Amino acid sequence: MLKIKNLSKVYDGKVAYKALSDIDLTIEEGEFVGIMGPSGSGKSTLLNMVATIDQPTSGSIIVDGKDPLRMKHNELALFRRRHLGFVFQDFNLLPTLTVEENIVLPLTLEGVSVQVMEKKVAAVADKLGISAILKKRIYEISGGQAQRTAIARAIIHKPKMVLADEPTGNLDSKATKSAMEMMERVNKEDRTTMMMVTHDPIAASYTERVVFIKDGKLFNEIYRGDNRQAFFQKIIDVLSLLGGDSSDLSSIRV
Ligand SMILES: Nc1ncnc2c1ncn2[C@@H]1O[C@H](COP(=O)(O)OP(=O)(O)OP(=O)(O)O)[C@@H](O)[C@H]1O
Repeated sequence: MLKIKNLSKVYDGKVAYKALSDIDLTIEEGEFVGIMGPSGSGKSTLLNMVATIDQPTSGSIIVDGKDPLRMKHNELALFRRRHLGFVFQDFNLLPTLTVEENIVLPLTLEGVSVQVMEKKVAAVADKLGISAILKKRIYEISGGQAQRTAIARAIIHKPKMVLADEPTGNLDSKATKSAMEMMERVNKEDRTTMMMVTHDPIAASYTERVVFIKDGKLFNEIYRGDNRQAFFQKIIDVLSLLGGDSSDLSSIRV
């Protein structure tokens, strides 16, 4: 689903800064992969390039057999809208619209009929346990409900891949668990490929594989296997091996 080869990113400026160097990463269709690493290690830079929001300095990114770097502006916008779904730390929902109106936004851009939209909203809301709050406005719901709404919006058009940047960063541990269970469910039931940047080892323990980045380079990767608790422990072990500043471990909630 995703093939990254020899990817490097240099930010120009008074002093050029190499944020990523020679990254090779393949994510299979239906896989759920977490990206972790100390602050400033290049996680968001990597995600932004896969999201086609930013461009690499060298190397290639192939998403679902297509090369977004070769696309023209309009084609790229369409590609992003149809094939990718996004979940952000701050939810990026429109506060004065209802939950339902927020969820259907990607479909209104595609000109889908109201009937079809209603069916799709009902199905996705049921999956994410937010059917009862569809008519509420965003300012009337909790952070956990907001993130589940954002996940619903990210998947309503059945994207090939969901990209999540620190999706549990603003959630307490109960809401984190619930949001991650939903992400896991979408990944398993719809076989949606997922790539999630996170600092939170609890959130990361819901993925199938965690790739660690340090100083813009791949550092290590570990697989979950059957036991989430043991995976969580392994994640903590690699994080402490990785170092970084203490704030990187301060988000750990056991
Ligand atoms: N637009 C930019 N211009 C210049 N340097 C940048 C830019 N964006 C990021 N950087 C630098 O590139 C490095 C990697 O940044 P990035 O945001 O990818 O790290 P990160 O691992 O996501 O960090 P965090 O966990 O703190 O979000 C950092 O040193 C950062 O200062």
